[in-house]
Amino acid sequence: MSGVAAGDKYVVGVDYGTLSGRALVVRVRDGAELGTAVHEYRNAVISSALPDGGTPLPPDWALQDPEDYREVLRQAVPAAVAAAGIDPSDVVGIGIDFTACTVLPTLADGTPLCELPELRQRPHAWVKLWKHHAAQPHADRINALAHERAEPWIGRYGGKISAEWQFAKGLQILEEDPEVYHRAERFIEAADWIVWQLCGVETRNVCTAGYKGIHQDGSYPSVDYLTALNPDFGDFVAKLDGPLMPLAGRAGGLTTSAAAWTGLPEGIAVAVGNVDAHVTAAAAQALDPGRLVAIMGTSTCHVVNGTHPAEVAGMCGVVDGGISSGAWGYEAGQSGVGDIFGWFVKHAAPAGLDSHERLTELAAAQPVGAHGLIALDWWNGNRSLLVNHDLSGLIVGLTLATRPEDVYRALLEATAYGTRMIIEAFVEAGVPVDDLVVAGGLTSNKLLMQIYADVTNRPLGIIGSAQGPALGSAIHAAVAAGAHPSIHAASQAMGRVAAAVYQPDPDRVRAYDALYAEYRALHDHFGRGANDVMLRLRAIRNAAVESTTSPQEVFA
Ligand SMILES: Nc1ncnc2c1ncn2[C@@H]1O[C@H](COP(=O)(O)OP(=O)(O)O)[C@@H](O)[C@H]1O
Ligand SMILES: O=C(CO)[C@@H](O)[C@@H](O)COP(=O)(O)O
Repeated sequence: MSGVAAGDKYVVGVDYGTLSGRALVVRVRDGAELGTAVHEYRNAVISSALPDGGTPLPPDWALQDPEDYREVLRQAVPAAVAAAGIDPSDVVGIGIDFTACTVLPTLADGTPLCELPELRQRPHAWVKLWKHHAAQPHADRINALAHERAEPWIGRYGGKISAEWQFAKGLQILEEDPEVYHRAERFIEAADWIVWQLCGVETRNVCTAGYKGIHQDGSYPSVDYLTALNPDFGDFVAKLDGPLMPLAGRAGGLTTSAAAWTGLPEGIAVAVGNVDAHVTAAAAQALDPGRLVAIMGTSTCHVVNGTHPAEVAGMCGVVDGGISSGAWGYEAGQSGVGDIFGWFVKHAAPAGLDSHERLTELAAAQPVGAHGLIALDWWNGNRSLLVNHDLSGLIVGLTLATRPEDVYRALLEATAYGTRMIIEAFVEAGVPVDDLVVAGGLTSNKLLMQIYADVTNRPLGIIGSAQGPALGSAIHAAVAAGAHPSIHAASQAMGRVAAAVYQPDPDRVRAYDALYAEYRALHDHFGRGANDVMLRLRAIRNAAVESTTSPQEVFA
């Protein structure tokens, strides 16, 4: 096929998303994308009951099946290579990225506990997906104790560890199913687990270890702190600890069995695991300080390199080498973005208007502020800056004249205000954000992109690939394979961006400044303690659900 020439070498990037895994075949020389294939996870997100009609799950649970991840290697990788029309023997490396913090308990040899027959129906033995939010009470205790003891690491996480991160999930397992906790010889990010499956070597990438595993300045939280949380939690770090590897490093060579799954040559470089958000910065040629990448899909992650460590209130974390070696990588995020728009289309828009395209078209016709609404974008909790997954959504200003497209537009705008809160927190803490590059599925919505440029008052570029994370993984694989000397060189040769595609419009910027002030006021009122109605409602809901004896009764 076109693009395939004698002497060219290729790499494969595999992007593990929330619902599917995508493989992409990329030419090392210039980053040309030659073939791709997607495999949808059979068990998708497990949130109401374990597969095979099993154990019901409480609210806020989100699990996955590790076999779905292996299946991506067996299905999507060979299909992408076939689609590319290349000779598999010309592939020199494979790299992966994953959602994070998606974690699983395993035996010492990497066997997931949920694959042991005796633990198959135990929810805590399964993979906890990043958006498993049932560990909020554990996160609250982790944070309170960290502040009480003035733990040195808490400032690196904006003052709060998220319920999504490793320690909250680990503590939940210990306290709700101690037998599963004690059977777990390893507790590992899915990113590192799938790399282990590929090369037979257990490694830990500095990115997830830093952002999700509280690894700072060479160490994890102390045993003393952990036992103060729970006397049996002191061994948690021993389950996490593994050889820490820099991003774009070579974790090992492809094993015989992984070569058989993928159809790729045995022994080729397997890159160290990475996170779907962070890996995208290289694909968007955004490794220089000041260029913030927003990876916008079901959720949004914001990553930006900085020159020094700063404490930014409410951000996810700052990690040395967390985006690329030699820089301090910052991460912040919004746990629900496209998911909120999707919720509206699916559950609230009437027939005939129930498509993103139609609602966007109608919403685009209105001037800024004409719908009279402000929404708080916390349908999936608030990751940054409030770090509380018990917060929920809100719409103010509804009247009998409100139409579906008004609400849809208010939801788009709410997520843009949430991003502006994050940018302002960075800037106030001395981390410059000069411009934005957006990657991910939401780049297709032009109205949304323009709203982001206007609300943030910054030029907004678009990554030049529809598969940003998979391209980023391929770029890291090329470095791990020695085909490019550094991630910066590989990013320049293989990444793509169209800079400043959307420019802020001064009139709309002014109009949005006024609305943003209202958003901020609501944000602080409902999110910073003036009115904890959302938290009380969540507690009432949880008590009501827990008091029922079966899931059927909940919906009766
Ligand atoms: N035209 C659109 N406008 C706004 N949101 C959209 C549009 N199309 C899809 N979405 C939302 O985008 C999300 C999917 O984004 P995508 O980047 O494909 O997924 P992921 O984050 O899982 O990689 C869904 O939550 C969906 O509701
Ligand atoms: O939390 C992170 C990264 O830290 C993401 O993996 C998580 O939000 C999932 O991202 P997606 O919405 O699936 O792109």
